[in-house]
This record gives sequence, C-alpha cells and structure tokens, in this order.
Amino acid sequence: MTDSSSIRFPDGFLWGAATSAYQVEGSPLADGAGPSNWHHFSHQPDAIADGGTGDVACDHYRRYEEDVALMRQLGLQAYRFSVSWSRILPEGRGRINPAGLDFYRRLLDRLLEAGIQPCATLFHWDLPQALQEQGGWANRDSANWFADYAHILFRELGDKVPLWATLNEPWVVVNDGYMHGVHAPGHRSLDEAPWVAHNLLRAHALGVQAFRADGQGQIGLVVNLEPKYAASVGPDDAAAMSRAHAYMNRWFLDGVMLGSYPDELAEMFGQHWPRFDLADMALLLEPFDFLGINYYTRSVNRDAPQNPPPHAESVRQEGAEYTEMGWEVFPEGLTRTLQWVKQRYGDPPIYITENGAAFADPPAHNGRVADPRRVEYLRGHLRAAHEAIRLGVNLKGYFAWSLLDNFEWSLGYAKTFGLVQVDFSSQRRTIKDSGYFYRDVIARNGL
Ligand SMILES: OC[C@@H]1[C@@H](O)[C@H](O)[C@@H](O)c2nc(CNc3ccccc3)cn21
Repeated sequence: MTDSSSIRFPDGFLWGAATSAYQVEGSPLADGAGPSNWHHFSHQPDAIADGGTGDVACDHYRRYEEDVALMRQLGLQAYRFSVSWSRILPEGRGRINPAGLDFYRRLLDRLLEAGIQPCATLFHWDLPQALQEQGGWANRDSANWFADYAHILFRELGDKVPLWATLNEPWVVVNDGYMHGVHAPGHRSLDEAPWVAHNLLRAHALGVQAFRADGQGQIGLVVNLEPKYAASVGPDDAAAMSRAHAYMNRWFLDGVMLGSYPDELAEMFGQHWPRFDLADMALLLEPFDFLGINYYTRSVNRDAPQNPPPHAESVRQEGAEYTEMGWEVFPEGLTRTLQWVKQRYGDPPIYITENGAAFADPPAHNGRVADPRRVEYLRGHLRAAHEAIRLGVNLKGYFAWSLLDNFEWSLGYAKTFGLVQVDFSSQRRTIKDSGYFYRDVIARNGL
C-alpha cells in the first residue's frame, strides 16, 4: 500500500542526479588522455560479465551538451559527476593534459548556463594505470599523488564547482578491488587491503588540506553505508552482524571522524592488520564540510568463519523485494542509517549522494519507458529521507543514481539504474517514467 500523504522537503533542499566518468564518458584515450586502471581491467578477458568496457559507454564525452539538456528537462538543480584523473594527468602525475581540463571546463560551463550546480568527485575508482603500475593505492606515495591532482583541479576548475567530494566509496575500492578481486586492479590480498584503505583516507585528508589552501565552496567524502541485521538471535550471528557493521560502515567513518579504526578490524585481519602511525591517524581527522552517503539496501548477516573478513555472509529474506543487483528494497534502512550517522559522528551535514535501483526495464515504446518499480523504489526512499529530516538529521540534498543507464563495472551494461534509458546501439536517450516522476518531485520539492 503506497502511503499517499504528501510531504515537503525543506526550502533549499538540493535535488540532483549522479554519474561517474568511467561509467558514462567513453572516449577513454581521446585528446591525450592516459589509460586508467579500469580501462586496463575492463579489457582483461572475463573481467566484465558481458565483455563490456568503458570504451564507448554513454558517449558522454561527446554528447555532454545533449545530456545537460536532458538534465534541464528533468529540472535537476545539481549534477554529481566525477573527473577522470588520467584525462587531466595522463601519467597520473607531472604533465598536465590541457584538453582534459578543457572537457571539464566545457561541461561545467554548460551546467552553469543551465542553472545546474556541479558536484565534482575527484576519484570515482578510475586510477591512472601509470600509478597502478607503481603500486597504486598500496603505495604510500599515492596520497601525495592524489593531493597534487586535487590541487590542479581546485586551481583550474575551482571557480566553477561549489561542491567537491574527494573519494567515492573507498570501501568498494578495498573490498572489490583488493579483497575480492572483482574490481580494478583485481587483487586479493589481506596484506594490501588495510594499507589501501589507510592510504585512501590519507589521500582524502591531504586533498582536503589542498582544498583549504586553493579551493572554493565545500568539500566532503562519499561513503557507501548499509545497515546490518543478524539472521538469527544467536550469538554467532550477532557477532557476524557486528563485524560486518565495523567492516563496511565504521572502518572509514571512524577513521576520518574519530581518528581510529574499529578494534574488530584488527581482530578479523589478525597478523595482516598493520600498526598505523599516530601521526597518520591525526591527519585523518582533517575536518571536512559534508558527508556524502550512498544508500541502496541493507544486509542480513550470519556467521561464516570460512569467509574472508568480516567472516559473514548475507541471507536472502523470504518475501522481500529485490532489485536486479540482488539488493533488498529496504527504505527504512535509509532512515536508520542517517540517524546512526547523526548520533555517532556529531550531526554532520549530509547529502544522499547516491540512491537508486536496477530493474529490468522494457525497451522504449512510443517515447516511453515504463519503470514502475523504480518509481516506487524512489518514492519509498524519499519518504525515508524525509522521515530522517523530521527526526533531526541535517540532510541537505539527494542525488538519484543514476542520470543515465551506464557501465555497471564488473556487471557491464545489463544492470540499468538510469532515470533515462540509453539504447547503447544507437545512443538514443529516452526519459523513463521514473525520470518524469523525479522531475515532478523536484518541481514540488516533495511528494
Ligand atoms: O551499483 C550502482 C552504483 C555504481 O554504479 C556506482 O558507481 C557506485 O558509486 C555505487 N556504489 C554502490 C553501493 N555500494 C556497493 C556495495 C557493494 C558493491 C558495490 C557497491 C552502488 N553503486
């Protein structure tokens, strides 16, 4: 039963949609750009479910003006995108590629002309391959490479970007790229993973310091959070839930908000968990302006001692609705997560920087794409976000994931999250029913 009571968000609440460079741009080597580790990884045999790569994607590098026009049609107030590091610095550091900067200047100018606020993420997983070959995030120098890159963007683009994010979801880089090997660079190393996490957070902190010296506007960190539940009332499953919570939700936020890592991590990594310098942990506390939270689902966990950290596995819930990603539709988890962040980390300003769902959409017919499940997913999560505001959470805005159907990393192009359908054979865009629903939400500033 859909709750039909109308709700209104606070005046000035920011409504946007999000993408990332490697998932939408295509033209990965155009105009002097260097290869990223995702360009390298996606071209490895069997790395991507459907054999897809980011070589073309949504062709956004060339069609960005058409896509900004779509954003205007949707009435977006903001657009969250990421900058391809290897377009700016083809070797990851040193020589700057002016054509790379020029692309983002053109995109920013079109956005500002359209009255759309840019929200730029510096790193959304696509590390220059040249730096990956020097150890990537496992190399302690990576934090300095990132700070130098950030400094260039703040200097060259800073007058056009009011909202910056340093990193998108460091947890996924560690978990998928270094623990399970299903994302670039495809490593499986209990020794590398803790150092990669630490260097990512050092990079974030040095990036914020660079911003304080050269930037304008506000800067934040984007993390993915999932509320963890126990599959049973037994102690083993309760402990598994606690480990899973520490591993996904607390690892990075405790690091940058509390200056320490959860004790459970040293316990679950054992001899693989390093001793971190106190000076490093003090650096991590560099204050930033907002927290970006990416919310999609919850997970229900049971003990799984045979698994790598967190020695837990998720349990499918009978009777629950699931998306094409196998993620339970659980909007109440968003309210709970936002409240948890408020209470644990001192009520920071928060943007929901990603929320959305992959469903099997029908092909466009007569200029329409019926995606009722996505409409209901968005409706339910917007209600949950509003409930969090009612409970006192300092929620400043919401970005739907995603503006466009796009390259879903190791899953290729089969999983579609867009408010706008992309026919990848013709590159034709069609606004889905969920896009028109979201347009009306923005126009009403509510439901
Ligand atoms: O999977 C949908 C999106 C993805 O396209 C974005 O690039 C990325 O920022 C993103 N993060 C999540 C949520 N976190 C997550 C959890 C487990 C594995 C992978 C991602 C979902 N998504």
